Amino acid sequence: MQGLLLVNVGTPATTHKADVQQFIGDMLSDPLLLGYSEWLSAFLAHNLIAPLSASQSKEKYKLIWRKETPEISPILYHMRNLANQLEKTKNIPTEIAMRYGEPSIENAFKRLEEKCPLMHELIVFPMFPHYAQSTTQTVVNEVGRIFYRRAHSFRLKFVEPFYNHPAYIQALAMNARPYLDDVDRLVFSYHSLPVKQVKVGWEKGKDFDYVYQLKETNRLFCENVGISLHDTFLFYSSQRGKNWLRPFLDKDITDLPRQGWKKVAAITPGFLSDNMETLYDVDWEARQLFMEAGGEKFVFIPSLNDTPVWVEAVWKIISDGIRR
Ligand SMILES: C=CC1=C(C)c2cc3[nH]c(cc4nc(cc5[nH]c(cc1n2)c(C)c5CCC(=O)O)C(CCC(=O)O)=C4C)c(C)c3C=C
Ligand SMILES: [Fe+2]
Repeated sequence: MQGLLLVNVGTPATTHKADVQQFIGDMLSDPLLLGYSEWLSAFLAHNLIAPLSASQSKEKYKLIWRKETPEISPILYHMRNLANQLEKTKNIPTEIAMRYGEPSIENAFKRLEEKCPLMHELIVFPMFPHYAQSTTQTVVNEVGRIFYRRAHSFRLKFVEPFYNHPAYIQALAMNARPYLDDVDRLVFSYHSLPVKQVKVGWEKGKDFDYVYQLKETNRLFCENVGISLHDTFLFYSSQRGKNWLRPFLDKDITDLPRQGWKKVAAITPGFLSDNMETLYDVDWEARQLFMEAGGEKFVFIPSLNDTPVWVEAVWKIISDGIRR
């Protein structure tokens, strides 16, 4: 029997400063993120960056946290729902895990083994359509590291980045269509990355080339919904330095109203579950900047989350990518 593990980046346990600081510290200790050596990353992350940035991040998390009882991080909420839908409709034992923090990969293995003692194969689905060393690569490495720490009676299969898979493109298009009426332009927003990291991927080839892959997604999406690429803009969010991919969403979006584009819809195809980077950076901050700069309408297109079309698409991507 097969099992399924959906893996994402992570999120703080609560919006309290200590939890946010712990999460940022754990995340930035990963040498694949900022590119420093292991000890320097951990030292800088826990002693400098996390303590300095936790207060500001905490306020952003408070704005986007879901108000259910108990209150919950949006990314966790949407991933749990997606896993439940997949388990129910596809009859496959499914768990979620985060690269940093909880639910951990190790505990997800344990839960799957308990749920399904006869599991012979675990399909690992990194929830990133586009390859990056700070997402896909670190998830694959960490799942492997945890797997080889003890004996298991199942094997692992990884789903590759699926930036051009027809089911992903179709799901994006179906999800976005209702939001595209009465806007002048479509804004694609993706997570920025250090240019140095992007260049390494580009040198390895298309399978590792973040910018090539996201531009392919944009092209195929436009083809599917019947709009011209020339009627779209590409921005990068969440940059943490000068030498990161640009134009920057939190700066350059203010140019659009001045150029005459006053009604836009914003889509974030790199994020499959809504989270701080979509709900704050795009739906909150970019909206505010755009409107203050003279914009008239800013339509935020939610992530695919646990929509039925995405549940079906995940299954199709898995079925096409994994020999059964
Ligand atoms: C496409 C997805 C993502 C890429 C690429 C990515 C790169 C990247 N991120 C950081 C630093 C931080 N990321 C944080 C949170 C966070 N990042 C992603 C996705 C990508 N990151 C997600 C889904 C989340 C979780 C958000 C949530 O809702 O909890 C954080 C913590 C939050 C904050 O303070 O901003 C940090 C820090 C780097 C350095 C990087 C590439 C080098
Ligand atoms: Fe991130």
